[in-house]
Amino acid sequence: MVIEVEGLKKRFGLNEVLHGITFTVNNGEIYGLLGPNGSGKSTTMKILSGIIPPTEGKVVVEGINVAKNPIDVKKIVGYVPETPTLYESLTPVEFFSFVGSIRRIPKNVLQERIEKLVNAFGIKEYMNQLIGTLSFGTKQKISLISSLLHDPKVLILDEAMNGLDPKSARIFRELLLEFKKEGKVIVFSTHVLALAELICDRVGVIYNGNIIAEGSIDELKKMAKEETLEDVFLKLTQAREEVAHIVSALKEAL
Ligand SMILES: Nc1ncnc2c1ncn2[C@@H]1O[C@H](COP(=O)(O)OP(=O)(O)OP(=O)(O)O)[C@@H](O)[C@H]1O
Repeated sequence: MVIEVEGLKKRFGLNEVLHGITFTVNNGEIYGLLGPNGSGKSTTMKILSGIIPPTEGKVVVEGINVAKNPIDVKKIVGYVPETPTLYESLTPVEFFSFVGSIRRIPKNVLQERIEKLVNAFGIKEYMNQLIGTLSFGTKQKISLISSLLHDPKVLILDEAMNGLDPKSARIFRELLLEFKKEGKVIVFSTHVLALAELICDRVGVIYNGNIIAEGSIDELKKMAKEETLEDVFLKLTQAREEVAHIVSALKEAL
């Protein structure tokens, strides 16, 4: 197994937001983290990527303990944050070359990867424009490309398809399936349940800092006795009655 998370807790000050998360991800698997806003997906993903330390629990990525060796973890992980964090006053060309030098990627290899990915996402025309002047979707593509430049074994993607147009989203989806074939490991969070249904081998449903259900989408549907992933999700996160209540109150008010 490539990712092993056991009893993961995270506190910010006195506020515990992860209460003992446990899951594993195997070679060649795409694992989806689904959960309502504020449930702890991004926090979990930041810990897996070595960006923030866990408070308690064991988190091992490809044999590396993230609490002890966050720098080594960063070498094998490609992390895409929920909101792109880029240098607005650099051009994409400058930014990629900066990432390449930090990652110590040989120049010719870097050049080849940049060219392939930039062409795939159709952003060649923006390569010499300041990042600060680019659209949200184009920035997201730059963030995605920069996370792939060191050819990471593990990809941690936090709502990474946000803002991508349908063509780019399809290209990225196909790319992820290729990565999976190569044996890479992908942890993926999304609120787009149809997307999770298309690409995830297994999903973990996270709610208030706990994984409350885990399995393939079919297993979850069977377990929850529901036909669609949306119904499974709403049932598990106890939102269905609330949604019905809010909708009927809205109808009365309008
Ligand atoms: N740096 C921080 N300091 C204090 N609290 C934080 C910090 N980062 C996250 N939190 C809190 O941790 C909880 C989980 O947040 P997190 O961003 O992990 O949720 P999420 O599931 O990714 O939500 P969303 O779907 O809205 O992106 C929230 O209550 C959030 O306010």
